Amino acid sequence: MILGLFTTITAIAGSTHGKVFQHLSELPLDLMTFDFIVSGGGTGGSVIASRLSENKAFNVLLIEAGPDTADQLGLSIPGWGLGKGTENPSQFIWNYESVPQEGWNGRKAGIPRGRGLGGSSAVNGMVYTRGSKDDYDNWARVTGDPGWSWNALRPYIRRSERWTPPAGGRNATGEYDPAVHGYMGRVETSLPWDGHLEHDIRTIRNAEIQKAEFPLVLDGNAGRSIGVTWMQSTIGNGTRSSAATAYLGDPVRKRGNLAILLNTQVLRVHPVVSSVRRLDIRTVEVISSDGGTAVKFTAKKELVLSGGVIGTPHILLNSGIGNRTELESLGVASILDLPDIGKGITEHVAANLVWDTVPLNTTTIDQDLAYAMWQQNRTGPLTATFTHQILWSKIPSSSTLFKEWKDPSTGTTSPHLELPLDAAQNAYLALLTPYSRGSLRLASSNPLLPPLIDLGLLTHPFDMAAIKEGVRIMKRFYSGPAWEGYITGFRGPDPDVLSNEEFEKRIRDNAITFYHPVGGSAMSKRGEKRGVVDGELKVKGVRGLRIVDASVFPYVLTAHTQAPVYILAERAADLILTSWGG
Ligand SMILES: Cc1cc2nc3c(=O)[nH]c(=O)nc-3n(C[C@H](O)[C@H](O)[C@H](O)COP(=O)(O)OP(=O)(O)OC[C@H]3O[C@@H](n4cnc5c(N)ncnc54)[C@H](O)[C@@H]3O)c2cc1C
Repeated sequence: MILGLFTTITAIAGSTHGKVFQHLSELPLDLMTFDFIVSGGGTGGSVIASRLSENKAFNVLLIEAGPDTADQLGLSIPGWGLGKGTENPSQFIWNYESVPQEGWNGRKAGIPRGRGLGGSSAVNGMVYTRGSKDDYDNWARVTGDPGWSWNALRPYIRRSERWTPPAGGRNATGEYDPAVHGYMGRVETSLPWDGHLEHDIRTIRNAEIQKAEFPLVLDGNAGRSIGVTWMQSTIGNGTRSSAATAYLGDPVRKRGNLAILLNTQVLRVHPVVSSVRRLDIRTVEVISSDGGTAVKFTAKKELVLSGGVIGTPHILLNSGIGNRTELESLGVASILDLPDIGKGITEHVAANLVWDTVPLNTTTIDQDLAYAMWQQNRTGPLTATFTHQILWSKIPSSSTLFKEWKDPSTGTTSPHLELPLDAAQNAYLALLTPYSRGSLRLASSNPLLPPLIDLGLLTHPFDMAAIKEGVRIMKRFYSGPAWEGYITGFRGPDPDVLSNEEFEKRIRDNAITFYHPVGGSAMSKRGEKRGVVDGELKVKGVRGLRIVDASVFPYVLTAHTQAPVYILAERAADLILTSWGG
């Protein structure tokens, strides 16, 4: 691979837009001009490329490191996921790993990210949760831009969503609020295909008995989820709805003003003219994912980075944008000192809790029959993922915890904890509001080597204390008459039985993450030194460069993170179009 050799393209108009190019060599380099270049065809990048190319006046190039995902049966069938029915599954995943985590007794955390059109939305667990009103209202405070508040974002929430009936068309009245959904948007969402199972029925009964603490909430996506909610997924007609299928379907791919370049990795970004006082960064340096010569493309108007929480900070650091001292110590020439790049990464950490139950009547799914059902009418067990209900819980403000630490929650509508209610025998309690922060830095000056990622999991004492409090809350949930004849005991780890030391060891030895890392290019107020992008998602101190992906989140929301990326990207597309009179 010859990284030193470039072909520089300041492209001119041509007739070859409107194609999906499988390889860099297929792109007719001398025939193309792009107003916008989007780097990373994942959740955020697919939205941006799709929305910008709705305007026929703009030519758009979308560059994605991985392959197409639309034709992969395994990725389409919710019950299969990555594996069965997927060609060479590893090609669809960046299999990152953290450095040894001090708060996990030295264990490393797996950090998978989607690689391919649709990015993580094409490989994720399809849970559809938007987060709380306060999560977004706080974005507005952090950026000084009221356009990021929940109320201002409502049109973008609706624009991103297309609510559909559950697979098979069962009546789901009472399990969601029709008033809070979008019906004309892009990403299909729905409730599970089958009706209420025993655990669901007991939860509903429990909600009557323990109404004050664990009420049944009609719709967890109405801005306040605290209580038990029905699980909504990015599934339509029994099939995964990803950013690729929702935003880059056939009619979009046929647009004459959109080119999609697959299997091509962005290495760095570069200033267009190095001598101007304010950096004008609109050039990307790319290489085919199978090697070869590096090539540069320059956007006429803007370059949008959508490489995700790892990809985007990694590209910026490789480009010499980041902490100057750290970069120069690795031999990377600094072009802009932006110390917060790669800093402040947050992730949902989850503790494994085990309850004993009576032997449950579980029927083994006949996989051939299930596949036949899916093929015939897109219904049956393969249309579903893993749970029907989620418990969202708030640690009471009277808790002694908040005498020692300021409550990190964004407000009264934000829960602190989440317990997906699929299997009490092997449950995972997630802390949604961690104080711990991680970071990402370069391992070397070679842009093809993965960065060093430290998620900082369980390094802040609040997080362990909050999990301890959370376990007590969950013990209360699974107690009382609704669970008689079902739950027979709590196997722990139980903070009321174990010593502090034993409890913490059990948590640190067995914790997992929910695959929701965010941050590393956080948004903040324009003019504020802290942060990486302003409220318009423009990189500070630079012209021509924006970031649209989960790396701009200033903290992890009280939600699984794909819906927030869709919401962010829908507004970002509007901001970009407005800047250019589109
Ligand atoms: C296994 C898994 C399960 C998850 N489950 C859920 C869930 O059930 N519900 C939920 O809400 N969220 C879930 N998430 C999280 C959610 O999917 C992500 O937070 C969200 O999709 C991230 O969107 P993004 O645009 O920031 O990044 P991504 O969607 O990851 O997109 C980044 C894209 O950029 C590309 N890219 C990166 N670097 C480069 C480069 N140098 N050159 C070119 N292209 C590059 C990548 O290949 C990728 O396509 C899950 C994530 C994973 C990985």
